[in-house]
Amino acid sequence: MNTPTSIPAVSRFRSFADSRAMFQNPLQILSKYHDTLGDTFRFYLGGLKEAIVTIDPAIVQHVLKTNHENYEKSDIQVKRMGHFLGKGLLTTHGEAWKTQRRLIQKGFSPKQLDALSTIMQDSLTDSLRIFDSHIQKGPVDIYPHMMEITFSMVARSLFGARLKAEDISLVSDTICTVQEFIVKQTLQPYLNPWFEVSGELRKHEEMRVRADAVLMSYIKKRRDEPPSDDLLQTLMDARYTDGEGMSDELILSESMQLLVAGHETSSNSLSWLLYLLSSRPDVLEQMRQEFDSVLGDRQVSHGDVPKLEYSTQVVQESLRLYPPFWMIDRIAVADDRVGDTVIPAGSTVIVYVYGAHHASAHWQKPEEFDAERFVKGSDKLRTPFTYFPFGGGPRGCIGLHYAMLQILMILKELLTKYDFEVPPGQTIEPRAMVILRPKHGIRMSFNGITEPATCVA
Ligand code: HEM
Repeated sequence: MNTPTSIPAVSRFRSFADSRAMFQNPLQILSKYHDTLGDTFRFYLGGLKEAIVTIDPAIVQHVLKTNHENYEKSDIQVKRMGHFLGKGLLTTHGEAWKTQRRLIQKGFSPKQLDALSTIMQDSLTDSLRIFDSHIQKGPVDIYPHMMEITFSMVARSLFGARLKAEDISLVSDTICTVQEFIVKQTLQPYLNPWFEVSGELRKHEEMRVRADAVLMSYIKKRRDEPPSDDLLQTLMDARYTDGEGMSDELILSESMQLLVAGHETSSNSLSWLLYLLSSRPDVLEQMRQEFDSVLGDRQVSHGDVPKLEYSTQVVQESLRLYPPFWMIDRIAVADDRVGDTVIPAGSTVIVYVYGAHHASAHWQKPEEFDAERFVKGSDKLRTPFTYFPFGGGPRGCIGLHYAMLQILMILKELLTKYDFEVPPGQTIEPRAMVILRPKHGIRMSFNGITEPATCVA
């Protein structure tokens, strides 16, 4: 074994001096540190808590995959989210997580995704009716619209086609408000005692209780109804090795966690995709041709995804430029070593996804949009763990195939129904919170595509 090298560090003073800028724009600060210190460096979060940041593919692979058992999810996911979301895939470790993951994975099998395609498409048709009425009035910020479309889709995939629109709104509003509160609790921990005495914490807990009650009523009702094709059924039918099923409470918290994980990621991807496409008529045209030749008037179903090769490349390239999870954080349980890099127990390790996706060592002209990077077979030529929008290793995204189906399904409808453009005079830039969002939204105008008139002889 080589002698360990120390990881280059940003001083505590510099980290503290940069902490405000880091809160405003972590991508800019982390990329600046990367340019001067290299692929792996240490800095102090808020000038206080030491963290190791890395885009080194060997270390990323080690942390997320090879020795993943030594790296647990961070406090924000386990403690803060666990407080509101209970126990589930996002908030557990070890054997409990492994068992749940095995059971829930069945809900994302190819057969199940085929069955879900119909529910997803019906939900999309309903959402597009609302979207259409908004875009008639002029340019819209696409971000909240993509949120509405993806949230309804995931909610109906979970609870079935009969989930009422007003219940979807209540649960969606609750999740958004609670998520914002969790971010506040995490970024301004000194305010937590105030949140308790001022009643802020209780207000959010009560919202959650109301949303729980709504979803629980669907779970209880389903116990007396015939089986369905949705994810709720998968959760209800799942059996542990002793033959027991999940309790209603566990089904509820797993459903909530799938809703949280499954809507904001896809809605962000779609917002960035539409933005990128608005300045690339050539790419747009090629996608439209592919949708037309593969599907004609048909809608996208799971079996079509492998045939939509070019459109998939476009989605992959957009996820490279704007990965919704711009970083993945972990805590090292025991002392560890990767090559000659030593990672002491208790270290926070930040896998800097955005940095890896924009590294000039791995991507030519990394800031340019170029879907050809993902041409079929290119993954074999790439160094592993230089591209990982869905994470990697056993805790990688369980909803990857669902997400690709969802995004392509929505794109097909939007691209074949509308022409769209970004009116000038906007500043469009990412804001890295938990998810990489458009900081000021993205206003776009949509015009219905009129079918070419057919000549009736
Ligand atoms: C473009 C869309 C999506 C992206 C980019 C994405 C990305 C990710 C990433 C990077 C992780 C790993 C996080 C970590 O290691 O800490 C993850 C985990 C997860 N994702 Fe996704 N995701 C997407 C869509 C979805 C959808 C649609 C669902 C469900 C319907 C979903 C459910 C989950 C769950 C439950 C986990 C936790 C898995 C576990 O810990 O075992 N995701 N996702």
